Amino acid sequence: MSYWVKEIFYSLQGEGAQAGRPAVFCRFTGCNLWSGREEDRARAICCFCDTDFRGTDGTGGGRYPDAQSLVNQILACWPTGSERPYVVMTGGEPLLQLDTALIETLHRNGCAVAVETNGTRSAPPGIDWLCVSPKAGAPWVLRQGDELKLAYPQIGFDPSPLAMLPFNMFFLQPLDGPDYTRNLQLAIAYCKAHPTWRLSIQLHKCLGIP
Ligand SMILES: C[S@@+](CC[C@H](N)C(=O)[O-])C[C@H]1O[C@@H](n2cnc3c(N)ncnc32)[C@H](O)[C@@H]1O
Ligand SMILES: Nc1nc2[nH]cc(C(=O)O)c2c(=O)[nH]1
Ligand code: SF4
Ligand SMILES: [Mg+2]
Repeated sequence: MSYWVKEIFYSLQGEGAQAGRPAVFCRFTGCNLWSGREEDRARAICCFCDTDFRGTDGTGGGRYPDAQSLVNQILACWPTGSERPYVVMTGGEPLLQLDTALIETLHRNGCAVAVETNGTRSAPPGIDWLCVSPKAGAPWVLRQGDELKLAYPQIGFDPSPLAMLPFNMFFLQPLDGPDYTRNLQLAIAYCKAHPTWRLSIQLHKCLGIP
């Protein structure tokens, strides 16, 4: 099976419980909740996306014919002779493409595998860190994992019942966009009133790194 990749880059995880951790990001092309075209945004199921995931034109992007060729490119981004490579699979929606062969190849090459997903598709076994970020109006299949990270606020998506689900950590991530200042204040207030929830600020945006 081949893999379509927008870009591969080395940065710090900016979000959630692993914020600050060096990671190689593999951003897959395509998503099932938005085409990625601005003219489709208003009628997309997920209409607040902050990411360009169309095509294969980013650094390290392309069509990789097999798992080993993609893993080689990922490994080339990690500093040699150091800590176990920490690889974040994102997109777009990574679970449209991430399969057992790719996870096994990453593990065989010594990597730990983290996934950022919208939770609409089931996940192959073996993921080391699963972050689920459900979207209002989309089917929600993956209801357990390491962290639940809700972009907040979303109309019709009250966080309180979600805190009963079997996740280890719960984050609200203020929706970036024209109302960011207000959304940040709402998220701070919600976390203070419901301490199960922690604030996830998108550290990479504050730092000006990818
Ligand atoms: C670009 S998505 C890619 C992974 C997957 N499709 C998903 O939605 O989880 C990565 C993370 O960014 C979050 N996100 C996307 N747009 C955002 C925005 N405008 N403000 C805050 N978080 C956003 C998503 O909720 C998700 O947690
Ligand atoms: N630094 C950094 N951290 C991230 N965590 C999740 C990201 C994503 O786009 O999925 C992301 C990203 O794009 N950059
Ligand atoms: S599900 Fe994720 S990648 Fe897809 S449009 Fe929404 S935030 Fe962007
Ligand atoms: Mg991002």
